[in-house]
Amino acid sequence: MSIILRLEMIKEKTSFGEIATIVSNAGGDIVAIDVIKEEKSTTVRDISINVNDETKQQRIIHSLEQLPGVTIKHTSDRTFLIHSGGKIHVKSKVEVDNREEMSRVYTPEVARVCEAIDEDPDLAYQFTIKKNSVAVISDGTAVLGLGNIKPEAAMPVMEGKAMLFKQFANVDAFPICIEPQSAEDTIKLIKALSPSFGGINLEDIASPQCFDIEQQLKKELNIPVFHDDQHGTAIVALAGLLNALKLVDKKMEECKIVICGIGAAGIAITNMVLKAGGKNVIGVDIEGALTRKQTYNNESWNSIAQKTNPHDETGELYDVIHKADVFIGVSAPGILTQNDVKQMAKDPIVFALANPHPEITPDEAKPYAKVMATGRSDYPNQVNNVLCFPGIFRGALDCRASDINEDMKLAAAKAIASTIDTEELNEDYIIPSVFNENIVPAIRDAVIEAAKSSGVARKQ
Ligand SMILES: NC(=O)c1ccc[n+]([C@@H]2O[C@H](COP(=O)([O-])OP(=O)(O)OC[C@H]3O[C@@H](n4cnc5c(N)ncnc54)[C@H](O)[C@@H]3O)[C@@H](O)[C@H]2O)c1
Ligand SMILES: O=C(O)C[C@H](O)C(=O)O
Ligand SMILES: [Mg+2]
Repeated sequence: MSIILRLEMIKEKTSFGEIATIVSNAGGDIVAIDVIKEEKSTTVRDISINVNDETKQQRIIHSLEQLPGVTIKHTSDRTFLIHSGGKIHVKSKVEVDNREEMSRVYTPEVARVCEAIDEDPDLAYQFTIKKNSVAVISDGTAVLGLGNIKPEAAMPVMEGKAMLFKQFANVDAFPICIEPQSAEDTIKLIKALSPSFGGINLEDIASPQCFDIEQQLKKELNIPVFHDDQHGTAIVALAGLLNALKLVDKKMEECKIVICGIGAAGIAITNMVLKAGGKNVIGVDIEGALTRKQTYNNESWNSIAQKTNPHDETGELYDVIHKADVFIGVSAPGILTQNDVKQMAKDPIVFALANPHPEITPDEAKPYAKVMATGRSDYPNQVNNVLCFPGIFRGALDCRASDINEDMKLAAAKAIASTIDTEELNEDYIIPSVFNENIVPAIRDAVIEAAKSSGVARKQ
């Protein structure tokens, strides 16, 4: 967390050194000082402080309030400041300076464009933003690790996704947060919105409704529909896994791969790992290892159990982790122990992706795990769907794909993995940085190729 405190100090009563000591003793780091006003007896300064938890922040403020000669005029949190007024805006491509131009972009001339599109709706791709636009739609029911929050409260995440779409792939994305309702009504609503957009990115919608919503929309719409939390996560996780396996010199087909948490992300990861050649994949959830010998109340589990766990292993995570080459967790904090990692095969690969607290911390796992990845940005190898969604939609929009299908997802995962050369590959570098400029073009090109060869590209 970063805060900025505006302090008024009476020069005679206090020195900046005292303030710095108080901040440091309370656990904060001063990262910037700006002089706002300097007078004979007083000085006003903005002090920017990095601090890693709320308690420390309160302690700093409290201690400074006690200091004679210091008044806190204003406190601001830099994260809130950056959100002030929202993070995005609409920018016009055309400037209108006179009546003649006005009548061209608006009534009456615009009517001719409307009529042309009415006659041939495909022209919407040529004469509207549809060609380059994606709706980022959430109902706020599974936002990050926060769970079900109000749609208004989901907006900062959706605005953030829209911002990243623009920055990394020049896609014009619109954040749309809707009231949670039945899956049927959400489908109806998104269907009704769809004519304006070239693609639909579903975000932070709880399982199991997210499966029906996505499947039904994919069937009914002729633009790509992609649930980022399922497929974006799975694509990036697979990219990391491909590189990690290269590093430890193991083949996907020969590995025992345990996937823990068979929810939105876990199901998508399992399907992608199977598609990428995984044979001995075992899904684990709160009822233990999923096996075809049992019938579950959860339909998705039955379906995953049918195509995984070829040796019908049973028991808890603790039992099936034995001799596993790979652990991928998208479940809950702290459920993988150091002892579990010790039981794994040689050179274990551990992806503990639960956010914000992973299944095992890198500090605990690292002495025994050969490769470790988390969903967090404060450790190496961050698996986050931002590595995928800008590039995959760039590719889908550019070839006017009617769908984002399995071939395109696999191509995206391989493209992400390939942005790290074999010589560069190491335990702390199996996932490229989101700021690597080669990522979006690599994903885009691979996705277009896959769309063409699988017959969903509508534009050469
Ligand atoms: N790193 C990333 O990019 C990324 C992306 C998506 C989700 N995630 C994280 O993955 C986790 C799951 O997300 P989701 O959207 O799939 O949620 P979800 O609710 O759809 O699925 C979670 C699954 O984990 C299971 N689970 C819970 N506790 C468990 C336990 N102790 N043992 C085994 N299984 C258990 C649940 O029963 C459920 O099936 C969250 O922590 C989320 O933050 C990370
Ligand atoms: O938004 C993110 O940072 C990742 C992912 O989409 C999530 O919901 O956690
Ligand atoms: Mg999400």
